[in-house]
Amino acid sequence: MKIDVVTVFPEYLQPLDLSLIGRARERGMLDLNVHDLRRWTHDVHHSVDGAPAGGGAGMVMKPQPWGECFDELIPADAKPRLLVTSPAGRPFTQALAHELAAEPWLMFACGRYEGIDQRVVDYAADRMEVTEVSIGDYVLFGGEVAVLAIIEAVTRLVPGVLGNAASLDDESHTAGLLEAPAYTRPAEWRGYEVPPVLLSGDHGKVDRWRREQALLRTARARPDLLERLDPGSLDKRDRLL
Ligand SMILES: Nc1ncccc1[N+](=O)[O-]
Repeated sequence: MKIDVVTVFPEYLQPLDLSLIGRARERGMLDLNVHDLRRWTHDVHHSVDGAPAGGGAGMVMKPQPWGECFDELIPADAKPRLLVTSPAGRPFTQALAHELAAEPWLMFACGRYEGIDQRVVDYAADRMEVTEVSIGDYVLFGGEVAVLAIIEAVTRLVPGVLGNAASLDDESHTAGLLEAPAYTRPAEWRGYEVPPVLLSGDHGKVDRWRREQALLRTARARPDLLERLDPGSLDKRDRLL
């Protein structure tokens, strides 16, 4: 998978050099490059913003650097899917993560200030698929933190990036439920015990217990997820809970 990130704070994306994503890049599984938008400015101050048309507080990212950035990074015969991170975007979900993990080339435009001149998004949408995406209903200083979250959620779904693929099976939001609570050694810690069923060696009982805990946890923390659950996926024992 090829990923390009365009930002005025490339150092914000340094965490992508670490851990599993860093290793996947070294192994050539991810062709990930971070670009400083100021590379496409020509004034002495490398300015990337301007006062909002129509007045108002703050500054808006001007279109010229973005246009020249697209000219250089995007050839005529291949187009990325462009993700613009913004509080006004489509909510980012595990389903969208899976959708993006199937794309051969993603490009992320990190907005700052009051956002990017709308003409950049309109211009791009006339040439490639553009999705404005949000990681939550709150306002950050810019899109870089959202890009880190999205890249992490997407790349861990790319075959080979996450060492033990099995850990993708029962995690939260995979089957529409939150995952069951996890425990490890010791069996008793400061008076708190590991639920005995998990030490029973009876995998059928363990699976059942985890399923019940996932349903109970989801009902407590995210009843909205239960409402969206396909009724066909609940067996008669689930319904007794
Ligand atoms: N929530 C956000 N605030 C600012 C920029 C981007 C954002 N987002 O969620 O992608």
